Amino acid sequence: MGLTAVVNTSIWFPSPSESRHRPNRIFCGSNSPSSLVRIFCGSNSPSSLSVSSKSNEALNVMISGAPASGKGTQCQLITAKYGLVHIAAGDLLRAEIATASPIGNRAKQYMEKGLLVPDEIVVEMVKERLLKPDSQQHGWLLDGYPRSLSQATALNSFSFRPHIFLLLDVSEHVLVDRVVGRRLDPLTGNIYHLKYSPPETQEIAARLTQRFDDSEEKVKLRLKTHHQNVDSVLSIYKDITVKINGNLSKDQVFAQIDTALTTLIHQRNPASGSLTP
Ligand SMILES: Nc1ncnc2c1ncn2[C@@H]1O[C@H](COP(=O)(O)OP(=O)(O)O)[C@@H](O)[C@H]1O
Repeated sequence: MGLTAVVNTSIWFPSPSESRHRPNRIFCGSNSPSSLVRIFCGSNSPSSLSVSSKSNEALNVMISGAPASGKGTQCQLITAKYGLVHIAAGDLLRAEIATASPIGNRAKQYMEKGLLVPDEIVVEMVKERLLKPDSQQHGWLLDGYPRSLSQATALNSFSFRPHIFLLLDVSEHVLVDRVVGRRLDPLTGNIYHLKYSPPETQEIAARLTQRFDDSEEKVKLRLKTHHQNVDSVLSIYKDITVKINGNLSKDQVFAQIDTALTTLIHQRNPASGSLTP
């Protein structure tokens, strides 16, 4: 592990164009910190700095958790209230699969086995989506990425750092029960559960679809992959991680997330309380 230096400074993530020309560098200002977070600079020699993120950046959030831990459901509630751009690695992959491209066909082979799709496919997909103007302007809500240390390191090398890492903690038996009952409305994107969150009308019920990897057998493979990688990712974000009890109802889970995000926003913008001044 590299040198650990505690430096009171503010930090400014360079704009996408600057990131492209100066990879692996983060510009440090000298304003007094409003809140301290520990981050790693660069990708090879992690020298952790304890810095404050400049409050005029848009809010950047990561949400993580085991398969069917509720990430997608909570992301719908978070984006509705905070206006962040929801970027879900799984959705990006399924969209690629829908194009029947060679990359999509290759990705599906891994997804059907509950394995992580290779970094050379996922990292580029997520990076390109993060670089789009809407993500930069409104802030991003990154869902289901990173799922490995190499993916987290890649994100750092592009100078993308979250202000908070939300970890949905759900018991394994709850996860399996959720997966087998999960259904998706292809028209609205809404997520339902046949037992816990049934469709409002027969019309919706008739058009619901089930993901090809949402079977009891496949979710156990996905859970195995999750357990093999989760600790290495958590180690990178341990100083900004907020653990959420995901076993509760949808609204009770969101109440915890809402409190965490509101608290963070007020810490960064005590006066205005807005996402950015
Ligand atoms: N960051 C990622 N890296 C590699 N593969 C991924 C990643 N995110 C999703 N996948 C693939 O897509 C599948 C579905 O992921 P996702 O839609 O996030 O559902 P869940 O959160 O329920 O696992 C995963 O099982 C994995 O095969």
